Order: sequence, then C-alpha cells, then structure tokens
Amino acid sequence: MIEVNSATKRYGSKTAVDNLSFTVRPGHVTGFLGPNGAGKTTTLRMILGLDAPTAGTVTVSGVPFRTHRRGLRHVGALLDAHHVHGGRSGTAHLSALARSNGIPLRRVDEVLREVGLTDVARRRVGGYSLGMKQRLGIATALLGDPPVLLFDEPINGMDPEGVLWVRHLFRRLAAQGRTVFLSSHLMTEMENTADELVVIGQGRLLAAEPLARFAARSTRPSVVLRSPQADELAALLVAAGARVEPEGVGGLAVTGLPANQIGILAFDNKIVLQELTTRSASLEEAFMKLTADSVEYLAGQQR
Ligand SMILES: Nc1ncnc2c1ncn2[C@@H]1O[C@H](COP(=O)(O)OP(=O)(O)OP(=O)(O)O)[C@@H](O)[C@H]1O
Repeated sequence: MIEVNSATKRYGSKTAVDNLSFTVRPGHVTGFLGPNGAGKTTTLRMILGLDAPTAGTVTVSGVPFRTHRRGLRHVGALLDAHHVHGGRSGTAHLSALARSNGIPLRRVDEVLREVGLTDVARRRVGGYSLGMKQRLGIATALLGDPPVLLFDEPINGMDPEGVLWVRHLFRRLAAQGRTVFLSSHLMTEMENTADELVVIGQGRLLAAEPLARFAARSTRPSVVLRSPQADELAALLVAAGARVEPEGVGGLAVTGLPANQIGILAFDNKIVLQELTTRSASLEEAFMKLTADSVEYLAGQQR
C-alpha cells in the first residue's frame, strides 16, 4: 500500500506538489493522471525516496521507502526508460541490479522471458528501440518480485501489440495482489488498463475513486434512440421530464431518463424503436472537464 499524507514539495518558489493526500491499494491497477506539469513525476520520486517532501509524509507498506533495505524487493519502478547505460547488455544490466539487491540471478532470465526480450538480452541496450527499453525497464521493476510497482508513462513508445501486452501484464500483477500504480497524462491510456484513478492538477488532488465512478460523476449518461416516430416520442419524453436533442435522421439523444423507462414509454404508446443505446460518459471528456481549470491556469502563467 502506498500512502501520501498531506505531502508538499517545493522547488524554490515553485510548488510542484501541494498538500496532496491519497492511498493506493493492493489488488488494483491505479491510474495516476494529470496534465503535463501536474506533479506526477515529483510524487513518484517522493514515493521512491528520490525526493524528500517539504512537508507531509509518503510511505510504502507503512514506512518511508528509504527505510526498506534492498529496495527492489519492496518496490519496482520504471521512471525513465533511457536511464540505462547504453553500452551494457540487457542481461548485464539486470544481473548487476540483482547482485546489489540480493536477488537470485535466475530471476534475470525469468524477467527477460516475461517481457519478451530473451532473444536480444545479450545485445547492447544502446541499440534497443524505445519500446524495447520500456520492456527492459518493466523487467527491472519486476526483478525483485516486489509487492508494489510504479510505472511512469509505461506505454510511451510502444507499438499496439506492446500496449496490449503491457495492459494484460498490469492486470495480471494486480490480480496477484500487488499494488500497481501507473502515471499518464492521457486518459485514453487508462481507459482499458486502470480500475482506480487518482487525478491531480497543479499538484493538488482533483479526484481519487474507481474509474467507473469517475466517468459517471462528471457527465450525465445519455441514451441514444432511433425511431420512425421520433417527433411523437420526443414530446412524450419531454412530458416525462427528460431533456431531448435531435441526433441525426430519426435519432434522439435523451438525458434524464434511463433506457428501460424510455423502452416502456415507447411500448405503452405503440411507438417503434429501431435503436436504444445507453451512451456511457466519455472518460476523456470527464478528465478534460476536471483538469481544464488547472491547464488554463498553467497556460496563463506562460510556463
Ligand atoms: N527539480 C526541479 N526544480 C524545479 N522545478 C521542478 C523540478 N522538478 C519538477 N519541477 C516543476 O514542478 C512541476 C511538476 O513537475 P512534474 O515533472 O512532477 O510534473 P508531471 O505531472 O510529471 O508532468 P509531465 O506529465 O510533463 O511529466 C512542474 O512545473 C515542473 O517544472
């Protein structure tokens, strides 16, 4: 479990993280979202003990990360995929880390197989593509078989096959009971990966809740229907208290009345329905709405 308690981080006059509190629980993939410059990397660095909070506390499994001996066995992290010596092979890089963290060397081959790099393991990392470097970074995070995993923009530079692979991997790691925390500035990356969300803007908490609740609270779900008697049905829907807008030929977008009640209303009035679809709120839309103020503010500051 990761616990951020009223954490603040200032760099001179710049407040990168501002009185931030949230908890990341095991058994879930939690997405950490915010526009560029929101403070995500700073928060991850505080979780890893690379930066000390100016105020507040950040703990992993109840204690500051630095307190853990042999860190890789407690927390695995991918912060910057380029942060590997290019002259070394993948195997040499992982073997050195295994030795310094007291991890059995057989784990090196295991994690290379897990991330699909076995065939290139003896080649210099300098020749790896960004996607391959990301895979090596994920292998590094997995090396110590840790209960807590952090990934900063892990999908960056991956091809569609890689993205699918990584999504399955994250879900599998969470299903094993681990704490999986992923940062991104793109909501679309989280839509099919995370089940919990922590959203920040300007270093402050904007939301911390399940993905489904996040989607539902920011935009009201609407129903789209199609009928040859659309005008007649529109009048009945308005009378029943719904808001109705035309949508294409013979189509209506309805807010304020669920699909089952619309179906009953149509049936009772002998109105033919050709389509009746609940349109779930777009996550992207909810995210943009929630973070709009912080983005505008930052743009106004001409960062
Ligand atoms: N070492 C530092 N010195 C001064 N300012 C910093 C430092 N590190 C980060 N900042 C500032 O703190 C703010 C938060 O940065 P951070 O990198 O944590 O954001 P982020 O959410 O990870 O952004 P991105 O999505 O662009 O990576 C930014 O305004 C950044 O310029």
